[in-house]
Amino acid sequence: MIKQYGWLEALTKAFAPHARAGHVPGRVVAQHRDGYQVMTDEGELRAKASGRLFHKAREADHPAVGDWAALSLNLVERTATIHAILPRSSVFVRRAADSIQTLQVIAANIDVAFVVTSLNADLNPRRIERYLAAAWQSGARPVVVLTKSDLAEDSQEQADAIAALAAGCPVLTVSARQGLGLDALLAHVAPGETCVLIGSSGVGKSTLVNALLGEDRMATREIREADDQGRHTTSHRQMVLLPGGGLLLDTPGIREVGLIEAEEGLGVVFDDIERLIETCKFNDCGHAGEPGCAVRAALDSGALDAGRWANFQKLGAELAAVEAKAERLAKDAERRRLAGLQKAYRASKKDAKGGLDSAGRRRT
Ligand SMILES: Nc1nc2c(ncn2[C@@H]2O[C@H](COP(=O)(O)OP(=O)(O)OP(=O)(O)O)[C@@H](O)[C@H]2O)c(=O)[nH]1
Ligand SMILES: [Zn+2]
Repeated sequence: MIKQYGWLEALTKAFAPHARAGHVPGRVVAQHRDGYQVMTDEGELRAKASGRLFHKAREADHPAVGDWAALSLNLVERTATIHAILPRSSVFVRRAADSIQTLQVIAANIDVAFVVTSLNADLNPRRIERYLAAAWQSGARPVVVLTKSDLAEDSQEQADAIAALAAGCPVLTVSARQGLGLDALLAHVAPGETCVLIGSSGVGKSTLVNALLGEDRMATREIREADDQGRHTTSHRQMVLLPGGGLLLDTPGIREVGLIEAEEGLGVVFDDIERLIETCKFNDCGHAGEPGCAVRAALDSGALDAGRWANFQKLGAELAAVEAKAERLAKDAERRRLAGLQKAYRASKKDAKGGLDSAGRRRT
């Protein structure tokens, strides 16, 4: 059961101490106000975080949808207690409403983030970049999805333009209405991998999910709305199996995940590395052979996995590139705005010469 939900052999090692404590693994598949749903080899159970986990952990270490958890089960009541969370491969975070310093995890262990936007009128490169940065920052692989290709005159041309700013990530075009491009999209999610769809309201995410699942999820959507009033809290599927063996996570808040300040998301995923870097001898250590480099030492001793370090560097570089580009675009837009203002000013002066009296009042 848990294999189907993405359990990897690699997790077995991280789980070993929990297994010794008599706990079993499970994946958090839904979160609601008063607890969680976890998928285990015994099926789906209601779960709560242990008091210890809840009180000792930082907000960002509380269980989130997508997390792998160490559980104790009560099969008579079909409930579970979450004692610990395994290290995450990726996280989507948002700032808590009541504090700019507290980061909440809205989804964990996401492999692929589909950045969804529609090919009709308001194709907005800035918005795509914002979502792309959020995706890179999470640690997931971003894939841009341009929906409603049936409405576009030349979807390939638009896809090429987007590819130019999408920092080397794949750009797909789909039409949920015509059923085009769906298999190509599913091919990006390997069996056992988990994906999310992020993008603004109305770009066609629900319709795409329906098309991918070959069923109508309107019903679940009504339940989701009811969720906000605290009803039907267990019926909504926040994690669903896709044809082809992948998983789709669709939890409240994930769809319109915004860009929070640079690198904070990476900092949550790569907490261990960030802490290591703080112990390098030099503050501006480039970790390229400087004396007293804690990263080098950890790589040499095997305490830091080389692949994990490479991934951290790659994500940091991608994020920096997306941010630099967004900044450049913002500057361009500001320059154009100023040029426009100047033009309007010159025009108004010209107009004023003929249109105002000597006291500057408009002649009537
Ligand atoms: N022509 C065309 N219209 C589509 C397609 N996919 C979705 N739409 C329409 O776009 C509108 C918005 O679609 P939704 O799936 O509700 O958009 P959403 O992104 O899920 O929006 P939220 O639920 O608010 O996040 C609906 O009227 C859909 O019928 C498509 O492939 N082609
Ligand atoms: Zn260093």
